[in-house]
Amino acid sequence: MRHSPDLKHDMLKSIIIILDLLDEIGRTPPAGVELVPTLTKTMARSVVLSSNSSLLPREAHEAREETPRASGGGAPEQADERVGGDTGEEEEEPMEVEDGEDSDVDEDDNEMSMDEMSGEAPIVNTVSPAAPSPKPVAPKPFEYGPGMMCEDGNGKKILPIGDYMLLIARVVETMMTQSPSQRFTDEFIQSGGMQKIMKLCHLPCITNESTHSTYITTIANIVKHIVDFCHVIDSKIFFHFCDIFNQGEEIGLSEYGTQGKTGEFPLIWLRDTSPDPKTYTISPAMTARNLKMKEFDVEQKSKKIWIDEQSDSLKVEWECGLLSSFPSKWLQIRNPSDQEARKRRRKVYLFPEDTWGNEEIEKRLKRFSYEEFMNNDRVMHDFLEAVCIDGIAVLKGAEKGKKGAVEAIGKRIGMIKRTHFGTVFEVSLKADASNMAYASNSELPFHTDFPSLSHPPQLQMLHMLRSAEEGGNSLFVDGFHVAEQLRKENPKVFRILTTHSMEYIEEGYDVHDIDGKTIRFDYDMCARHKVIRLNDEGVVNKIQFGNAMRSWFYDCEPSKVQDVYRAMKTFTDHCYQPRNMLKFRLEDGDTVLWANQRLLHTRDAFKNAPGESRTLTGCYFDWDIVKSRVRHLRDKLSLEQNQPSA
Ligand SMILES: C[N+](C)(C)CCCC(=O)O
Ligand SMILES: O=C(O)CCC(=O)C(=O)O
Repeated sequence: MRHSPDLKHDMLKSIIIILDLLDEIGRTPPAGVELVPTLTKTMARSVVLSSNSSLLPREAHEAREETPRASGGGAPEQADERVGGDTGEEEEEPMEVEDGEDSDVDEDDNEMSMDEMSGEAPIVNTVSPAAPSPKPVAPKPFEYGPGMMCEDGNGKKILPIGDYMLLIARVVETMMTQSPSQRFTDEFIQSGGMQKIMKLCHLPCITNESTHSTYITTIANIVKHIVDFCHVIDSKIFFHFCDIFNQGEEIGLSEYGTQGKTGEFPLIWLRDTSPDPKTYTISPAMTARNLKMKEFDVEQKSKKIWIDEQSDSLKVEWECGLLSSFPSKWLQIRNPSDQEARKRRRKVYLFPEDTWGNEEIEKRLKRFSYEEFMNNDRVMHDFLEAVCIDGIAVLKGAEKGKKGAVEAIGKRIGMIKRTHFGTVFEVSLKADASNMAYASNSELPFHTDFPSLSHPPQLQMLHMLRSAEEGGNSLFVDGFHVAEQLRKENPKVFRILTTHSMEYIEEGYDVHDIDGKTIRFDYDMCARHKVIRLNDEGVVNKIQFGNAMRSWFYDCEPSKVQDVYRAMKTFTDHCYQPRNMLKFRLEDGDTVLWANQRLLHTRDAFKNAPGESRTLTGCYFDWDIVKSRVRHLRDKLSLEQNQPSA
């Protein structure tokens, strides 16, 4: 057989006929015949594969000829690759195979030698040790349909359909795994063999406890093999498979696709996420779960699970009577055990994937037209996405000197974050300055804004209304990049900056407009932050530092203070290294938006033209607002990165 592809091809044709036949008989049993899921229920004992490859009850065969039994055989390394050996489930009436130790799949009980299949050693045994010995059954000539019957001890006509199913599945499994062949696998798929095998599970006479577990394990091995050998697999097959597994506690492990992905759908998760109106309210203004955890039965089970071929969806009927329908596409996108799907899902948070130094950002700093940003959703998306990923992007060419650009951009993004400096602030030389940026035309130190706040603004935007005659360039550095450099190049400094909290104080007042009225707002801000903050996984996720507001207080032993200063100094030196810094000039009408808890920024000294005053306007944003706009645009524009909300 191994070297006889045509024989395999012919055998496949017979298998397909038999599968169809089983389905037909299973749906319309011959009159007077009881279909039983397994011989263990009926005391009929086993099934043989006769030398002409036809199916007969074992008793009939035994009565005709004495046939020696064959041992399982097979290549152990293939058995090792099998799935589903331990289902973790107790079976009340195990359907035993070969010598019947237990029903779990292991290398002995699940394999049939090629000899067995070719008919030389034809017995596949399905004997229950608990079953009393059957009376011999008189030999019957082979015929399809009723000829596949046998009689139980009381002369009742039964058709052990569960055993036939198992036998044929095992034949397929063995043919596939014992001498793997691309042709056989492809032909099997193309002839709908997989669907046919799975469809049998849905026969009304087939019960979960009696037949499924062993049958499923066999199917699992077939599917696993297909994954290795087939280039394309129909999603319907995959979900058929899930469906079967789902008869237990959860939709179990299956494999599909060529990348060997797994699909594991916990049953309770299916109940919880069921896209039906009882579970969810999905209206234009709201997507929200109706289920309340207080009342939610997290131990509930399904009553029935099946595949609806027409709608290509998995249907689940729950104990409470609710019917859930999961289109296969729905399942594919959300597949909790698909690493790719999980990776794709993590992108929804729009976290930066890498950091930049001067060389990288000079190449990739994204600049967009202000007009296009205002009028083209795709441009707005790309601009905001760049801010999420690179931490900075620029809008060029708003009307020079025209006030209101910050407000207009803010409105388009959604919502400006108001601070104790008002909604929109102006950076220019001011008497009684409330901030160093307003106090002189000198260079400022690299800083993040407002470390004095326990929740400093996450993004900052500046728009150039009137640039300086000389200087006043904008400088940025990726604090995440500097942090990573220090982690590598100066671990001691990295440790101090990630463990010691700096305190910041901001005491004073600012005067700003609220609804056309000039308001003086007095404040006394105080907060503390580590210069470099790591998340639970040790990934740098915030930078906060500003020398102007740094306080006098060091919450550590005095002997440690010197090292803290050294660490701040080293950090600052790195910020100013040419390999790290980005420098550009905002022309009148240009706007820059950046991540204030990632990038440090500053300006260099400037000289005003006579009678002019360098002036910028600016505001702050929260990530939530910016990222929500990005996701909203992905949905609105049907961009490929769009992800469903429920
Ligand atoms: C930009 N501005 C002046 C409104 C605030 C600066 C915040 C800071 O110096 O930390
Ligand atoms: O004047 C500038 O260009 C920047 C001002 C600044 O750094 C700030 O306001 O935080």
